[in-house]
Amino acid sequence: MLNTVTKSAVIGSGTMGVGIAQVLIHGGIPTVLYDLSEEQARKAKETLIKRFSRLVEKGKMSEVEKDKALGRLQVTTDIRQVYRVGVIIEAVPENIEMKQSIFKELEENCPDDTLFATNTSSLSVTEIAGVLKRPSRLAGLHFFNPAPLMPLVEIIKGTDTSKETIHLLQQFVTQIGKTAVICQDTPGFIVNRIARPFYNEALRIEKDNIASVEKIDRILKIIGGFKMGPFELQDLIGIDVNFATTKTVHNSFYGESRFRPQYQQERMVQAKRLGRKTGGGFYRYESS
Ligand SMILES: NC(=O)c1ccc[n+]([C@@H]2O[C@H](COP(=O)([O-])OP(=O)(O)OC[C@H]3O[C@@H](n4cnc5c(N)ncnc54)[C@H](O)[C@@H]3O)[C@@H](O)[C@H]2O)c1
Repeated sequence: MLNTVTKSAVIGSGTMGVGIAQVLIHGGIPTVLYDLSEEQARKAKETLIKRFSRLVEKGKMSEVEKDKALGRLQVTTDIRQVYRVGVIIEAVPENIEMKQSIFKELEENCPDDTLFATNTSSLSVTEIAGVLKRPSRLAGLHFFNPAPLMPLVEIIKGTDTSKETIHLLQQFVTQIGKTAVICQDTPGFIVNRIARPFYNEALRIEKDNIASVEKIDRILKIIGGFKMGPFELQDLIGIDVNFATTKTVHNSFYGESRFRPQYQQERMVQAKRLGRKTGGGFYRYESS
């Protein structure tokens, strides 16, 4: 098996898939970005062209570098285009059956040494890999949002993930200029587990009328040194995405009360106040 990845693929061109593809092509790796939806694939390509053009405008890269990066991108709705690459990163919605069926199909069609990675935030990597004949080739590769800006990537070792898979993914993460942390397949891994009380306690404080949304965010930024407060961050991530992660972590810990979700989030999801993507969540957003 090669020690450096010469070609990669990303499955799913939504929020995370586009960001991950940007990191990869910027990092010099030719990448196939696949989506089921023609519309999503078209939007993804436009987004990447815009993002690289903005980097040129800001003086962060030259026109030649931009063209080279975009030259490494292949956007497709033909799944067969991803079969011959070194690493495939799946970034489709947080649905276990969907992820399992994608990896089953990939296993039937890819060479034995292709590495499989899932960007799941909270599902069990072991359970995703459980449908494979060779689960040793699959690990979690958890990028954070926005992927181009966030330096950390969690590499998650499922029960049957081989040492070689982890080692090669570690090299891959270094190759694309990110910092890897290896963690075991436990609910929420490291970052999302630590983040649950961050959101939940903020929601409790607000519910108990101790402080407003704005005040809690302000205090955590000024005193805690966080770049964003817990409510701003929920609006960025999506209240629905955040709520789903909290529910999964809570269930995975067999209902441990410290991870219990808060009903305000559920009401907001029901009202479709999902944060930035719907123009309003804990705050209002003019442009959406
Ligand atoms: N949004 C975040 O902040 C964040 C952060 C870290 C990890 N994640 C995880 O990353 C994954 C993707 O999340 P997202 O927010 O990018 O989702 P998203 O809804 O923005 O994008 C999902 C994309 O997958 C496509 N898709 C659906 N079914 C498909 C299939 N069978 N084959 C190919 N493409 C398919 C959709 O058309 C869509 O473009 C999830 O597992 C999520 O938990 C999300």
